[in-house]
Amino acid sequence: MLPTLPQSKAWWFDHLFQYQGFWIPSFGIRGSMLINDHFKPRSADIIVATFPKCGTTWLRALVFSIINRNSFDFSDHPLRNANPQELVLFFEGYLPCRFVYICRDPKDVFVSKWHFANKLRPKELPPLSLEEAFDLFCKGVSEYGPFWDHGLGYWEASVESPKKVLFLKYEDVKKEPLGCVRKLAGFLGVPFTPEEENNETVAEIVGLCSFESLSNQNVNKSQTSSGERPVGNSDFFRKGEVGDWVNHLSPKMVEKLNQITEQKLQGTGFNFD
Ligand SMILES: Nc1ncnc2c1ncn2[C@@H]1O[C@H](COP(=O)(O)OS(=O)(=O)O)[C@@H](OP(=O)(O)O)[C@H]1O
Repeated sequence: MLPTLPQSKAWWFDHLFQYQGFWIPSFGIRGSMLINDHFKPRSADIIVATFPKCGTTWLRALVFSIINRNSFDFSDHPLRNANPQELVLFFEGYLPCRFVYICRDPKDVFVSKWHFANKLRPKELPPLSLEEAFDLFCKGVSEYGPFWDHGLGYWEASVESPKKVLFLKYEDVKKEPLGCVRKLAGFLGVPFTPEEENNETVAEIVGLCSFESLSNQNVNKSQTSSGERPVGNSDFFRKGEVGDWVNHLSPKMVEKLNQITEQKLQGTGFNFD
């Protein structure tokens, strides 16, 4: 089927193919087909779904530590010995189970994705320039893009089915981590008990999953990858800040991205204000 699909240059894989409206690497298309044909979700399943660079690693760590909070000691926790990417599986698509989704200001997503792409690109390829990447991102052409359509799909699903889809924003989790972790636990069906509130379990989870804590675990300082991808655990931790785009984007780029975002999300109730 691949030769019949529109193709484009990828940021970090060989090619991207336009499949059901999104730009996806070939293994992602195979995965999506396998899920559609064979994956039988149970109603208790939780699926962590994100657009790349919106906070996947963070959300995986939070979901894992909330769900398993009675199984491990915070001082000797699996998150101290494994990258969060290895602890929770995730899938793309809409299935009859619960989803947690995290979105992020596209300006920060773009900057984060551009840095990541240049880490992952095969050595024989020239680095992807900021300008070229920007042009592609604005056209929606980047791994799993367009960014806006991806977010909008989950946003609409969360409005339609709030018990099935929880829509979080990276900026909100940064600003109010305790409130967001309580909301996440409630959505997952495991709200914090008064006793846990007294014991400051919420703060323990927020602390354990923070950028500072995770990026300083030895396992996450390593460059070696454990999976098929040529990516080191440390590559999932760059700055972990809101607004790093000011250091990379020109005023013109900012204006253009803001304009696209406004246009695409107009009237949907989904915004980054
Ligand atoms: N714990 C925690 N808290 C806050 N921020 C964090 C955390 N872990 C990772 N990060 C930052 O998230 C960005 C990577 O996004 P993803 O984890 O979605 O990447 S990936 O799609 O799974 O490859 C990337 O953002 P940038 O620093 O802006 O590049 C990471 O630094």
